[in-house]
Amino acid sequence: MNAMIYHRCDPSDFDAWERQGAVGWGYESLRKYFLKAEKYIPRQPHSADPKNHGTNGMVAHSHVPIAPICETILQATENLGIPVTDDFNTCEGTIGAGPFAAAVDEKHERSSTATAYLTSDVLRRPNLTVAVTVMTERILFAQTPEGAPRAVGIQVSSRRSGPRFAVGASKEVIVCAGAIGSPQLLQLSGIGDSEHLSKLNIPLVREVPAVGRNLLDHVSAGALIFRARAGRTWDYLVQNPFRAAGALLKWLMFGTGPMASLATQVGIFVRTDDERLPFGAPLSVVDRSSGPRAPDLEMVMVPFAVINHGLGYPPWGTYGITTGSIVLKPASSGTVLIMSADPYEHPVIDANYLADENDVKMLVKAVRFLLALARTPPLSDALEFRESTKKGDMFWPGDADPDKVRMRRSRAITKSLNGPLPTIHPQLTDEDIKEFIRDYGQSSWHPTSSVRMGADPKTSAVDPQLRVHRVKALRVIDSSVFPDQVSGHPCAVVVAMAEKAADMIRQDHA
Ligand SMILES: Cc1cc2nc3c(=O)[nH]c(=O)nc-3n(C[C@H](O)[C@H](O)[C@H](O)COP(=O)(O)OP(=O)(O)OC[C@H]3O[C@@H](n4cnc5c(N)ncnc54)[C@H](O)[C@@H]3O)c2cc1C
Repeated sequence: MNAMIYHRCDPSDFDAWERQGAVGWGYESLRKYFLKAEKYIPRQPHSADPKNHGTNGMVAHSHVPIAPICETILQATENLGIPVTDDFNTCEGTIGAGPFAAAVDEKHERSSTATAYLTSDVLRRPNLTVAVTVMTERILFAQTPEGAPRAVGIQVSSRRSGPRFAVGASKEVIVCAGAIGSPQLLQLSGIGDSEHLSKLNIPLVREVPAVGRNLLDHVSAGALIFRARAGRTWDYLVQNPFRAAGALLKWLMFGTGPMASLATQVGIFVRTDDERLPFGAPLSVVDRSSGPRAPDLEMVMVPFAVINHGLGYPPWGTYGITTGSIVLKPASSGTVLIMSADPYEHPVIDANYLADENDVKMLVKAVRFLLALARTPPLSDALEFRESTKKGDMFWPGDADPDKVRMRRSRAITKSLNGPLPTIHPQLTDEDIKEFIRDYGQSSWHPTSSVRMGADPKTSAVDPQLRVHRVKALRVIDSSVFPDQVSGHPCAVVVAMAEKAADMIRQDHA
């Protein structure tokens, strides 16, 4: 359930975390853990300089082949003045355009945290039990002589009406249930906002109001699809079962071809205050980036048409590329709140997308940038634009030329040529784009910060040692503790954090 993009995000993200109270989590400190976790495998034609990467770690990643249309996209971005790079994962930061590195191993298969860390050797260790399809229902507490709650274990089950088991913890309990599951589990265990928990009759263990608050997700304008000329894209992987089977066979036998690649192949990281770039008429936005050299907007490129998150199919014989845009530092934040004391009931996830107008304006800029990029050679030569495309069509607003104006004749003018002059309307207004964003906007599936780290218990849930404030022997280590969103894709960051946390735990129990 992951697009396999391996991204360390921008170095200044972590320095910004440190400024927000996450002492010890700046880039210099995290960098060594990125390097420790990485096993970079150089592969041509795109390749990073191995000296910027770890090569002996657990998480394999590599550059994979990209579709020819994606190479064309990179040439167009270069023509717009955006630097092209083969490596987003250096100390220099991520501004620029380039192919994404993929979490792919030597066998050309996905390298996930499970395949990387839970190797057969590790699974054989006598001090490790991996329990799958098991639900952790709540954390169990005892009281210290000073009256503080201390985590002493967990209660688990494998179905709602099944037996419950208690698992004891001799040292501490470490929660890694993600940005949705961790706040849910803490609330079920009595850690959260006292008013909210009392409504659900959950006994309060410790008041930590930031649990379940500050949820941040990367909001996207939605898939913007451009029609492509025949033979330029990888739509055949979806449309032609014989060629798709051939591609699969090629990957199974040689580890090469389209199936060895990513779906989202190219990223473009920019700053919206870069006046050289075609963001359309000036719309003022607040600079929420992590620093003056960090991006605030990301655009991603897929070499085929993606309808309805890949659940739908474009009409036979239609070809396209799919583009997406991501507000890297959203101003809107939301909540993950349980609505029941039953662990099998889902919490309500409300990311509050687009609540802040700044996020909407950022996405309007992103859509205008993508429309301009599509009309930049040599990409424009590979695409096809039709003026007749209407709202609601899969190629709208991709077909709407942002620079053209349309003459709209009123009925009166048609009847009498002596009528008033026709009014001139821009073909695509900001309001049109906002309507598209509100209709098709979507998550980029990067929820974070719902148990955020910080120094102040009023605004954060865990301290910089990742311990829940004023609770003993309870740590949270996952994307929920990010003090703020990252300017990119979070997986590699979660792994580097876990490596650093492992050192902290080892030190605490030495
Ligand atoms: C479709 C999709 C594509 C993505 N693509 C990318 C990408 O290309 N690159 C990238 O960097 N990031 C990507 N992400 C985001 C990335 O996967 C997440 O940010 C990352 O997995 C977060 O790690 P985590 O450890 O915080 O949580 P998770 O990986 O979500 O792990 C939490 C685990 O806890 C389990 N759990 C939760 N509650 C309980 C409970 N009560 N009891 C027992 N188990 C529980 C969950 O089932 C889950 O297995 C993508 C996400 C999605 C959904």
